[in-house]
Amino acid sequence: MTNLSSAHDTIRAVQWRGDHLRLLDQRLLPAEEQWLDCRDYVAVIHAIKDLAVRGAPAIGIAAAWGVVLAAQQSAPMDQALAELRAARPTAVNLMWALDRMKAHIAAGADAAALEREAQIIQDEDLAANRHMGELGAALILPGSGVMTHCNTGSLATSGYGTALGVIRAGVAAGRIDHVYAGETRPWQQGARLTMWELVRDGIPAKLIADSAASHLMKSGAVKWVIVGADRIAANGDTANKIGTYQLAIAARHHGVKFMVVAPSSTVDMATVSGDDIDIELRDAAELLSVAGRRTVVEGAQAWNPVFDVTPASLIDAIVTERGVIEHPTTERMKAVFAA
Ligand SMILES: CSC[C@H]1O[C@H](OP(=O)(O)O)[C@H](O)[C@@H]1O
Repeated sequence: MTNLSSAHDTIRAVQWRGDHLRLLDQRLLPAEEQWLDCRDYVAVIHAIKDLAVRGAPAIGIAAAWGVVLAAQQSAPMDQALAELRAARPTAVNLMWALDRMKAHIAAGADAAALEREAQIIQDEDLAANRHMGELGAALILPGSGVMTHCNTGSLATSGYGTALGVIRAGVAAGRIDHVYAGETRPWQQGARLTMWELVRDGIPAKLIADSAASHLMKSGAVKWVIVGADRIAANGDTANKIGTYQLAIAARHHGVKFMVVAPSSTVDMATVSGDDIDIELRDAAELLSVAGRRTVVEGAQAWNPVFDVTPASLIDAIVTERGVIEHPTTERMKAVFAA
């Protein structure tokens, strides 16, 4: 029996405390639930860079609070905005949130006004997740099995989640009866974070190896692959956690539908296609070890892109809080997100 009632029952990983930002340190989950207190904007930058806080919406929200800390402490604002913006390159939510805060600064907002704006950004994200949950769940036929990739839940957002929000809503509505979560090498967001969220909610779920995904789809056990996004280009091409693209290829081959769930803060109409999205390359050490223990021979090298781009042609639906874009094209994206 699930024990999920509403977004208020899910985790709040990003908590503003008036003069500091409290973050649930996602590097330590599920073994430890430790909180990180960021007392200036530089600490927020480190938390984003080091994935103490991660997930496209969550890093945008954290950066917005970083701007509030900079304003409260009279830090040089142009420098703070530029350094926060450079923390990670792929998730456009970071730039979106900072541009929104910058516009308020240009309009003369003081620290108190910026604090109110950051709170609005965080509250809007939660409302969007709840609405997207309903819109996405409505696409899923009762009795369906689904699979998801990475972590797109409360840990990656203001609460409830994007793709995981659709899964929460689908389970609550009796439309989803089983969830498979991909472990999501190398950082294991699926194994460490999504399974933690699903078990806490009492949602029946099984972890699978990333390499088991095509075999699972071939079995007929899943009707949808449901994922999040870090940046959706104007033609619907979608950047998401590495491994998403091959899930989309396998899903199309096996007749499994592919759903992307993301708030409008993830849509970047200024980027024409996925070819123009900057894919973050992270330290090879993240691939050469597991849980901090090296697993590869000394001297070995690695290539560690942490996102990839799924072409719009492989996506059956993009679910946003402004509506569902089926079989996304530039024309259909513009109908919802006129530039
Ligand atoms: C709703 S989170 C969106 C997105 O962010 C994650 O990336 P990371 O864990 O590296 O911040 C992953 O790509 C999720 O799908």
